[in-house]
Amino acid sequence: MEKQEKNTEVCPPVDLSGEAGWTPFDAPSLVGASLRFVSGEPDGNRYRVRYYKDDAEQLRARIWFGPETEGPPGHAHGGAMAAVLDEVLGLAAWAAGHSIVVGNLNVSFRNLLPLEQVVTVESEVVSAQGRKVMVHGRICLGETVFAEAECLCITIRDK
Ligand SMILES: CCCCCCCCCCCC(=O)SCCNC(=O)CCNC(=O)[C@H](O)C(C)(C)COP(=O)(O)OP(=O)(O)OC[C@H]1O[C@@H](n2cnc3c(N)ncnc32)[C@H](O)[C@@H]1OP(=O)(O)O
Repeated sequence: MEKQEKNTEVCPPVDLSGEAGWTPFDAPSLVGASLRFVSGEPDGNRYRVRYYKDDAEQLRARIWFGPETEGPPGHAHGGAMAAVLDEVLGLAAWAAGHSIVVGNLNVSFRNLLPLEQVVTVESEVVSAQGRKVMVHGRICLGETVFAEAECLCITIRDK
C-alpha cells in the first residue's frame, strides 16, 4: 500500500483579534498552563485561540480550526468542536469564580465548519446552584451557528 505523505508545512498567521468592547483574558493566569489540547500550540496547525471577556463580562474566544482538526473533507471534526466547547465553557465557569470540572456536555452540530476560518465561541453562565454550574455556548460566525452546547459543570470537592 502507498504511504501517504504528511503535510508538515505550518499555516500562515491568522487574525484572532476581538470585537470592540472585548478585553483580552489571560486563561493561564487563572487555571495554569494545562489547557494544552486546544490552547497548547498557538502557532501550530491544530487550533489557534485567543480569549476575551465582552462588555457583559462573559467569556469569548476567537478560534481558528486548523487542518489537523479535519473530520469531513475540508471541515472540522465534531470531536474537535466538542473539545473546544469543553474547554471554553469550562473556562467560562472558572472565569465566573467556580472551581469546576465538566460533568456533562451536550453538543448539537448545526452546520459544517470550514477549516482555516476564524470563528467565535460565545459563552454564558446561566445558573449556579449548589455544586452545579450550567454554562451555555456556541461556535458561530455572524448569523451562522456551527455548534451549540449545554455544559453542566460540577465544582471540585474541597475547593
Ligand atoms: C483543577 C484545575 C483544573 C483547571 C482547568 C480549568 C479549565 C476547565 C476546562 C476543561 C474542562 C474539562 O475538560 S474537565 C475534564 C472532563 N471532565 C472530567 O474528566 C470529569 C470527570 N468526572 C468527575 O471527576 C466526577 O464525576 C465529578 C467531579 C464531575 C463529580 O463527581 P463527585 O465529586 O463525586 O460528585 P457527585 O456526587 O457524583 O455529583 C455531584 C452532583 O452533580 C451531579 N452530576 C455529576 N455528574 C453528572 C453528570 N455527568 N450529569 C448530570 N449530573 C451530574 C450528581 O448527580 C450530583 O447531584 P446531586 O445529587 O447533588 O443533585
